[in-house]
Amino acid sequence: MVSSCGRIFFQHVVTIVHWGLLSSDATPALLNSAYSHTPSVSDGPRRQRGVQILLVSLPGLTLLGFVVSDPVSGPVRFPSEQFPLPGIPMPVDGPSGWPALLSLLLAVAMPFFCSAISIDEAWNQLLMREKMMQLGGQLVLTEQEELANERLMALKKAEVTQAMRTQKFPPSMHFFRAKTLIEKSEVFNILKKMPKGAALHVHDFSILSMNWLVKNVTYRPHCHFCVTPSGYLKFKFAYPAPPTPKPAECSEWVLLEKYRKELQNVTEFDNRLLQTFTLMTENPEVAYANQDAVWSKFNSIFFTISGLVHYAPVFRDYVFQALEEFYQDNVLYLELRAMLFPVYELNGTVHSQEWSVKTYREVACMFAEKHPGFIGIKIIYSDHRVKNVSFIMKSIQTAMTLRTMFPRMVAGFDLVGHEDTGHSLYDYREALMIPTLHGVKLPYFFHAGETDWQGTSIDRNLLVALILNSTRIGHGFALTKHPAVWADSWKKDIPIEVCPISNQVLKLVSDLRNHPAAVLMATGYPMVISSDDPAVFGAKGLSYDFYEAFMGIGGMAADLRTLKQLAMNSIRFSTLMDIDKKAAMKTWEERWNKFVADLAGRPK
Ligand SMILES: O=c1[nH]cnc2c1ncn2[C@@H]1O[C@H](CO)[C@@H](O)[C@H]1O
Repeated sequence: MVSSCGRIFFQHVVTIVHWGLLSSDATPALLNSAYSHTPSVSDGPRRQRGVQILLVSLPGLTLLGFVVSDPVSGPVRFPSEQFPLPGIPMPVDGPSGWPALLSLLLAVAMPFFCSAISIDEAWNQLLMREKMMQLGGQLVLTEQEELANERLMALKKAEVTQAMRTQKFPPSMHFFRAKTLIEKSEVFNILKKMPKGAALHVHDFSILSMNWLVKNVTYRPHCHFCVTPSGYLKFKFAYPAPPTPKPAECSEWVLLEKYRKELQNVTEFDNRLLQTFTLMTENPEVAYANQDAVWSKFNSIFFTISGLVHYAPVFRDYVFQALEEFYQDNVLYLELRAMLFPVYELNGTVHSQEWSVKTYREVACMFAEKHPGFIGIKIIYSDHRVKNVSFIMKSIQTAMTLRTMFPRMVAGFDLVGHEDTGHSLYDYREALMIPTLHGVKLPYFFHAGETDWQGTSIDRNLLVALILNSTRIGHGFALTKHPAVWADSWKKDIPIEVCPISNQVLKLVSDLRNHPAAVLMATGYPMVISSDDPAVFGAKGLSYDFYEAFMGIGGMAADLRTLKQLAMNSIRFSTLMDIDKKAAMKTWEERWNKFVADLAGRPK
């Protein structure tokens, strides 16, 4: 005990000599040094404010002294202003020489003249400051929200306590095993009812439960399938039957209706189909030994379902049903990464990309008419990052044309696919600069930093995303490894789209308590939660990802404020026009108030 006090004393005296008094802005400074090993304090004038902490150790006695020059944590300002970002050396302007010695003497003498405050008070003040920093920490809850928060946090505490006892905590387990446990959670049931705002990071054909494809789409007439030499299924609707493929490409087409009639066990066949359409498996660690293995199956799913979802009647129904699934999950608006592959008719006619955008618009309008409060959808036109730069140049042209034709439907451009095995954004720089060179505005929404490989050209996609002013960053999983990008993107208010389940299933992180967004959430970095490809992961809407973010990433520190901020962020960082954003926020607020009233009214 005495020796640890001695150590603390030594550490703090050294700190005091070197820096003078620690101000209330010391936490960021400490965090800062933890990251960069460069001791730092925040800017000069701000050191004058707040609580000055003196820690003094005398034999057998450790005292904390505080000088309050201003009430703790005044109004919190722009986040990157209140929180010096890691790795950015701050001016070294602490006292030295005589002033430092004076500080030291003051530090020793202070506790005898000032009223010392207890460890508990110091602890509470630190806690309070961290609460203010975290995502949503600056929100002031209404009385009813406070009540609702109490109910929610009591349930959360009970579930976490139970998990600590049983050592079975869904966010620390693989989602495929955690799913049934999550569905039993009371917190999850509340999250399902919560108005979550918008889904800003989802991919075109992985947003509707795959069961619908199996049970509805593959039972439609004229559905054929063939098997590629590598064993992948391919589908095509055609009448009359489609021409036989080249043997190197696929087997002969088989009419599914006829095939099912000859089967002994259709249920088993349908279950196998479902397995082909998702990544779900009982033993994911064995099935997917590494990231390449899981991406290989992931890509095969998009390849396989392509012929189903791009059949015109299915395309329309798919979009409608997907919106229904999100609406049921209390999501009112979506921005879809869409590749706009050709949609075909039964007779083989193929539609243009404009047709697809128009159809998205039509279906969304039709859906909105039947679903009160639904706001709509937008498209982020996306191409695949395996393509070489000349193809991407064409896609950029297409994106510019589509955005000119449908300014309210096409939000911008992105590049999708496995980042590690694709081209870096830097490789594409020539293509990505085209809009600027032509004086055309084409907003970017880059997937960037969806990698574990620090310091590679792929990891540096984050730099390019920032330089090219990406409106939002898809995943940004590696952001905390790039302090300069982190600082600047925060200043520019560029949010990251965090997709917890996707990151776990695609093997970037296994225990979601260790997701890098935990740090970003604790410091209040702008973010939204999304589900990426819920249907492929066996999830639905946004609730499962909200559960993982709320329980796992945010831990016990996350409360109703966090959830409210995340929901509001999803509208704030959407690409809706200001007037539509206001309307969306109003609709969301009405629903939020109702949700809060219900939650507050629950029996204790
Ligand atoms: O998390 C992701 N990162 C990068 N690409 C993705 C992710 N999820 C899906 N896709 C890609 O999006 C296309 C369908 O729109 C598919 O090519 C799929 O690989």
